[in-house]
Amino acid sequence: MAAHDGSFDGVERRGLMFVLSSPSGAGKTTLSRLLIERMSGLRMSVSATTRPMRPGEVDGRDYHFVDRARFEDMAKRNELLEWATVFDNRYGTPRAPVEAALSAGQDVLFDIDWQGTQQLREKARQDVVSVFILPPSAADLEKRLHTRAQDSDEVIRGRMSRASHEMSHWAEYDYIVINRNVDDAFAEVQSILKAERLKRERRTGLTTFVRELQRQLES
Ligand SMILES: Nc1nc2c(ncn2[C@@H]2O[C@H](COP(=O)(O)OP(=O)(O)O)[C@@H](O)[C@H]2O)c(=O)[nH]1
Ligand SMILES: Nc1ncnc2c1ncn2[C@@H]1O[C@H](COP(=O)(O)OP(=O)(O)O)[C@@H](O)[C@H]1O
Repeated sequence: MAAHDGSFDGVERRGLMFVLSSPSGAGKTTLSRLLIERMSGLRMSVSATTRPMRPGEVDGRDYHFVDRARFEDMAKRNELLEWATVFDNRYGTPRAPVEAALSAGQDVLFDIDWQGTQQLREKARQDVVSVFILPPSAADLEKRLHTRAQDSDEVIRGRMSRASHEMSHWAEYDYIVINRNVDDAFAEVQSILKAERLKRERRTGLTTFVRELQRQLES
């Protein structure tokens, strides 16, 4: 997955897979949108899902909304990089756009759960950077699920009762961000991405760059 990120400092590097996970309502979608808006060289991976569309969601932007038969077909044809069952629905990452983005020098942002993160890690440990977002308190989490006002009370109860189980996977992640305040949490997530882009082992063009510097110094 060699990549050149033209938006950066001109040194070639491999693209990375930047994963945000959290219990439902902790703020992944909010932080993902801000990252896509404000960071260049980053593309969102749009998942396929069998869950019903929420008010305000757009097919192809938020998710590819598909029926169960179509989803099973995609999985069987190996068109999904990973997939999992969450809240009785299937969710999966279409493989082709991720591979195209990485080979075009883009980083890819994923809003996926711990099961999907484990699968990506097994496939490409070196290229996966994972961040787990925690809410500041259970009361805040519940309030956010209600203020989002897109799910029924029953769905919200289901999401709250699964939050503790989802959170039990926090220690599998590279970074933990507590989303008290959106601006601070965004600044933290952005710093992680910026620092990870600078990691020596991703920067495949450094040897050439340093050799050229040395040549200039020695001539
Ligand atoms: N493994 C996997 N999980 C996904 C994928 N897309 C979304 N999810 C996760 O599915 C869960 C439910 O997502 P969603 O129904 O949009 O609810 P939300 O968490 O309230 O935004 C979240 O934990 C998402 O991160 C995917 O492609 N693969
Ligand atoms: N730091 C925050 N403070 C208050 N509300 C927040 C914060 N972060 C997100 N929200 C709100 O909480 C709700 C859930 O956030 P969302 O990003 O949809 O979570 P997720 O994608 O993890 O389910 C949304 O209405 C969002 O505007």
